[in-house]
Amino acid sequence: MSGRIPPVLRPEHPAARPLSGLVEEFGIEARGSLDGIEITGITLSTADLQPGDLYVGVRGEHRHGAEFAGDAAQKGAVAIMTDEAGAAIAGDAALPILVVDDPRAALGDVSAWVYRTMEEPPLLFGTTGTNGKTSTSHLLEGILRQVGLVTGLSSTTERHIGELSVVSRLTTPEASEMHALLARMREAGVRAVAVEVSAQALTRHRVDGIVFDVVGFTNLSHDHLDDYSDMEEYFQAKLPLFQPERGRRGVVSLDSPYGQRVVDSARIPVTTISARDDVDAEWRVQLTDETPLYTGFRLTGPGGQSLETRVPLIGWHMAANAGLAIVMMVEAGFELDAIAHALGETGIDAYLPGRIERVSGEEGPSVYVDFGHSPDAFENTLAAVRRFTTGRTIMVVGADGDRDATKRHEMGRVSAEGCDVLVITDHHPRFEDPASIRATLLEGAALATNRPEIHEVSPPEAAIRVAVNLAREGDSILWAGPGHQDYRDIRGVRTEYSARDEARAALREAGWSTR
Ligand SMILES: CC(=O)N[C@H]1[C@@H](OP(=O)(O)OP(=O)(O)OC[C@H]2O[C@@H](n3ccc(=O)[nH]c3=O)[C@H](O)[C@@H]2O)O[C@H](CO)[C@@H](O)[C@@H]1O[C@H](C)C(=O)N[C@@H](C)C(=O)N[C@H](CCC(=O)O)C(=O)O
Ligand SMILES: Nc1ncnc2c1ncn2[C@@H]1O[C@H](COP(=O)(O)OP(=O)(O)OP(=O)(O)O)[C@@H](O)[C@H]1O
Repeated sequence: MSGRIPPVLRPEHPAARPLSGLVEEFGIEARGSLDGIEITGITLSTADLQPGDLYVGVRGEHRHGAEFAGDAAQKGAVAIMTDEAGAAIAGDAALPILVVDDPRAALGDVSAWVYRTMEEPPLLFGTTGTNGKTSTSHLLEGILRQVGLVTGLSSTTERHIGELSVVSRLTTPEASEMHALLARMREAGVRAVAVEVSAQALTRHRVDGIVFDVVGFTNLSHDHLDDYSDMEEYFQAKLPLFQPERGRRGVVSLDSPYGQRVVDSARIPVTTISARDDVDAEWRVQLTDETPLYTGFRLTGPGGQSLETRVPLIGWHMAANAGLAIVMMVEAGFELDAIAHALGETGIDAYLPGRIERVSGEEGPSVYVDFGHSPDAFENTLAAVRRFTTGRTIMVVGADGDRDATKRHEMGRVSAEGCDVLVITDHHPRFEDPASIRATLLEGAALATNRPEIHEVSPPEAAIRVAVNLAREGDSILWAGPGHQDYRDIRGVRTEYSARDEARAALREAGWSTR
């Protein structure tokens, strides 16, 4: 799916529901006749609209969705739901209009009604936090499969419905897309779903209409300060997930100091977990074995119950994520012994695209591609890579344009602090000047106490080749940022590009591999 906008997954056999029933259920003001009108779907984007849809016109950052009501009508929408301002704009579309105060806030509950998603739902798990949401969600899905369930997944990288997999657009889809996905999962017999919940999703009502059986919190650190004015506002955005409207039970990692604050403000029963020795939590994760291929750990719970297993990734943080996933299952009612039995000798079976993913072969330097784009993520992944590196640790890194610029200095500093050779390059410049993003990373690198050899190389295709050419047997290269992505956003254009493919090509060209 290179560079293209991935599709929205919807139910293949949607049931029609009378629009008058919707209006009655939610006490919505309707303008125009609803006689005989039935809806089979709902969307807030004309790009995804299907005939029979209710088109929801929300006020966006750039446009009011109601401006596209005519387009929606042409594509087969049967009615519009919007606010008062939108109703004035959409009047010409000659469709009935449902008027609500805040269409985005209504979208989740209305979508749940349209697709009947909360009638006999699957087991629902929601994970939030700055780092580790994708990893925990994929690990959770893997373990749920291992205990024998048909699973679903919604993560930054992919949406899964049993064996079907499509690339994701947003980390957490808009509520109408989320409920359509759940409806499609029901058709496929999915019994348990792992959902990654971003702060933006909570702020923008994307998981409204869903009550998760178990919600999990990984950690909180500097990120997204373009969307939130400060860390406190970012932290507050995460809290609604731990209230009865969104979750029944919670598992909170105390690995970052924000964890205790989540516990203090939760209004649902929560249990705690930590992989840190200096933190007192109900569940503990202790590393037992670290190899370049997996991390072994022991999970011990209240009353001394315990499980020993392994996660096929490197770094203490991946054991922490796996422990969180297992305790979320325990909170959902699975027996720890049954989970241990299903994991067997070989441990957790899960593939995480572009998360500390090793793309090199047996010969030459180890090359890892990772999605980390925050100082905390860099610190942990660099430490994990260094642990298995006998030679030099080489870091290739760029920063997102048009996203939280306040973290760039710290990204540069942490990178320089943890490596021997630093190659500063470009990531998604978007509408920013890539040279000035690199300059800020370089300024940050100069603040480190460590003094690595530094190269500035643009574009990233050249940067990875410089890194590979500098590397010798025993060295490791960590390419942080691009992860699973298959494009770069350059001035609003998605240019086809895969860091994993580029890294493999660079290794081939240098004679280190034939893959
Ligand atoms: C800042 C933000 O969240 N923007 C979201 C928002 O866009 P917007 O407000 O700019 O929309 P707009 O262009 O003004 O249009 C208004 C409305 O008209 C509709 N429209 C517009 C044009 C048209 O031809 N037809 C049409 O129907 C749009 O779908 C929208 O509903 O509504 C759009 C439609 O749903 C989203 O795609 C878009 O997400 C953008 C792509 C985005 O990048 N969001 C990021 C910040 C985000 O949500 N990230 C989080 C976290 C990631 C992480 O953890 O790292 C995530 O969950 O992905
Ligand atoms: N528990 C953790 N603590 C700190 N860093 C972590 C943790 N788990 C993963 N990371 C690192 O954070 C980065 C992102 O991991 P992951 O994609 O799982 O997180 P995420 O929360 O989904 O982030 P995003 O929303 O940006 O996709 C990677 O570099 C990964 O190695």
